[in-house]
Amino acid sequence: MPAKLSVNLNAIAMLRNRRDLPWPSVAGLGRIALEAGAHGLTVHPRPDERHIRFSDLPVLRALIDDAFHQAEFNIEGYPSEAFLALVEEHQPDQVTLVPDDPSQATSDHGWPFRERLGFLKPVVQRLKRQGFRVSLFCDPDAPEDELAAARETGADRVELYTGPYGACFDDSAKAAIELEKLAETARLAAGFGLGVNAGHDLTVDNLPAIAKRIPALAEVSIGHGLTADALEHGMAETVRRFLRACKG
Ligand SMILES: CC(=O)[C@@H](O)[C@H](O)COP(=O)(O)O
Ligand SMILES: NCC(=O)COP(=O)(O)O
Repeated sequence: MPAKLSVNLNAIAMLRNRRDLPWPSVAGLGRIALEAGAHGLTVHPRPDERHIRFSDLPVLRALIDDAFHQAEFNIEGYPSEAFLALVEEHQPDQVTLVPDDPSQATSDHGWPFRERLGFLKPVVQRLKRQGFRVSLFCDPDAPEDELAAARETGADRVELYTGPYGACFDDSAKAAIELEKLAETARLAAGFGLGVNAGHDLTVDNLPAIAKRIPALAEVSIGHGLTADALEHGMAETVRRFLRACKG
């Protein structure tokens, strides 16, 4: 089965936040994406609300609950107490824990699982007790013992950080090397019984190769590249383009 497509709405929110006006509408674009066949919506609310605002979360949860029951809501972020409270209030289907410092411009690395096991394990257990699927952001070249530690947290999945792969958009030889790292990490993760998601700087051009090389990929979450594509093609057509790309 092709990887599911979760549309990350952070970049739409960033455009909206340029003015004190409600457009482009985050929920409106989310609705168009779901109507066009996207399998879910992703948000990464940061503590300064520079992209997604906390007030977007109930609206997006209601959109899925009211009209798109099969779709999933994925909330990503650093598991501070404030983030965990947001998650518990807005009941996503999946929580993706990311080791971002609040001052980071965007996510740029996965968890050091072994080093942070003592921190992650109780957080994962707290989330799992409430029925959320938990995914952990993972370096593209995480070695076996790191994935063993990811498994020890009790998480269901890892999300492979595909930034270095995405950065090779103009160098196919380097992209092939990055893709092999991702494929090996996915293989190790699967060996520990972890599901595998992927995200960061994926595009309609680089998605087919990763979908083909890692057929077990469960989900991709895509925001920046997908939003850029939607400016050209419109959100509905962009979602159809990315769904085709997910087939490899
Ligand atoms: C974990 C990850 O890679 C995404 O959540 C990414 O960080 C998107 O967030 P921004 O759109 O805020 O960069
Ligand atoms: N989890 C990755 C994500 O949601 C989207 O990241 P990007 O496509 O905006 O780089």
